[in-house]
Amino acid sequence: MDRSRIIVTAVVLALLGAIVPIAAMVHLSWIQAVQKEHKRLQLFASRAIARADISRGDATAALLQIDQFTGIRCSADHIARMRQLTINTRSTEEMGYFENGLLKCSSWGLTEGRVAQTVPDFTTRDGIAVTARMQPVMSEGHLLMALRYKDHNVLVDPVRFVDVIVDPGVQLALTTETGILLGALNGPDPARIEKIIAGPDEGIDDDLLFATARGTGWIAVAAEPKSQILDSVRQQRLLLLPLGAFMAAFIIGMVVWLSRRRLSPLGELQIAVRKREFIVHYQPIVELRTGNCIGAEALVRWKRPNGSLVRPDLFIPLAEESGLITAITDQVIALVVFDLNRLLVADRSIHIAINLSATDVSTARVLPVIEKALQHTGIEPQQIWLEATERGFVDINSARSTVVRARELGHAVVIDDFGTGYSSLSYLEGLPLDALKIDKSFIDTISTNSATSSVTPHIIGMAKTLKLKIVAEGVETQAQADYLVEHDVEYGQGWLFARPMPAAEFIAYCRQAKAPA
Ligand SMILES: Nc1nc2c(ncn2[C@@H]2O[C@@H]3COP(=O)(O)O[C@H]4[C@@H](O)[C@H](n5cnc6c(=O)[nH]c(N)nc65)O[C@@H]4COP(=O)(O)O[C@H]3[C@H]2O)c(=O)[nH]1
Repeated sequence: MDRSRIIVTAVVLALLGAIVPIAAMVHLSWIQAVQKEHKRLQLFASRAIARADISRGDATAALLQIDQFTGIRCSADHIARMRQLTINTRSTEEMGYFENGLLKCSSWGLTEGRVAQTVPDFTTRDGIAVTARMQPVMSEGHLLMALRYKDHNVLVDPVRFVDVIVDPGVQLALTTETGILLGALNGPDPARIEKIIAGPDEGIDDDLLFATARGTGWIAVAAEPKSQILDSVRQQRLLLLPLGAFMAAFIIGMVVWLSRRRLSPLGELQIAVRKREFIVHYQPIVELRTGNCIGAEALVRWKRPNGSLVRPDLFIPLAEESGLITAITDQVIALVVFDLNRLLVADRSIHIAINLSATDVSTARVLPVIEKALQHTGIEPQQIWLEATERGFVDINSARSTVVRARELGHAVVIDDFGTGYSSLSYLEGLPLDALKIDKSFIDTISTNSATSSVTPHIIGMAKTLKLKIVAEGVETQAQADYLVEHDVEYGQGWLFARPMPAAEFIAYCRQAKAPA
């Protein structure tokens, strides 16, 4: 991802990070206020059910008691007993006795009209037949509920069933299980109540919050307009918004921190390593006398997602400092095998020199990595040269054991950029090296009168004394090449022959350089 995309993504994430938690808290405060209100409404509805059960229980008890009366029906005693039970039973308005399906007497006395027994709407489990709404004969006024047991019935004012205290604005309705409205407080709309009891036990119906409670025989609905909970929502918001603001600040902070980290050179390099954004270019190494291609140096490049290539000297120092270099070395090894397996198997005289970091040299951890990478490829270990700069040999003892082990495995070991560090002849003598690369800065002085121009023959002489092969690096002119040939330097690498190139070009270069003239 390039910088501008990272910045755009960070801004979008920061905006989302600011909006989402606050919006979530606003939503949560609404949900919590609704839940709280549902609980409260549920409580009212349950109380109505409990009240209805008590009222029915009282009426049932009165019916059972009158049923126990053994005297003559509709006698003065019977009527007095019925009256007494009516007065003592809070929910009961009137009690009556039926014979042959007609009302014969009631708690008010003998009846003359031919009042027929009502058809019950339902019968409870304890045998009480309930008619939800009926017009009383004796008392004018609103509809009453009739409960009948055997030949007696009681009339109950349905208001007794919803005789509970509710907050102003809370509508309460009690219905039968079949939806017949028995009693109501604060004027609920019967059609809405019918709709509500057919659905879930709590919820929101347009502008109404509701909760229902179901008892045996009854359903109670408590409802109130949504606007009633606005205060509660505001209170919840006061509690939750600071939390949302804190979360938003935290997320924005994280986004800023992550994007800064992502935008930092190290952050970018870490991602490049993780995404394996590296490729390898190969710079041919030629035999100076013949111009034959004898191999190449593998030179890593960081291919950015936008396709641009970053030179290694711009990221290798940071990779070394941060320890990412070992992962990069591993990727280079894998790429070399992937790119050049066929060429190396087909032509055993070709070698590829891989650059090792100081860590790779001091720990030797790279050797098993190479061994594993070469397994089942057919590439010979001697076709892989290992190049290390003088910095890799600072800890001479560990460097020596790595060099020894590398050579045991069959690799050639080359000292790179020779002459730019502090290596001395005696220092080099202690290391079983195979080749020495003369740094470009010395090659540049060839045929010039600079102060360092006299160093180059010394380096050549030193390498010969140590019986090391010599590779001259950075050969740019024919004069330099001629000089090197004259001084018996076998190999050269530089723009005079070829620049670093992608694998396919290197393969073609090698074939053409080796083709018979
Ligand atoms: N002006 C000029 N330059 C020439 C000429 N011939 C070769 N060069 C450049 O000199 C460098 C030679 O590689 P080096 O000394 O190992 O120096 C390398 C090496 O120390 C390091 N490097 C490259 N690849 C790797 C790698 O895979 N691992 C590690 N640890 N270091 C690497 O980065 C350094 C720079 O690599 P590059 O930028 O590819 O630069 C390469 C190459 O492109 C020439 O005739 N003229």
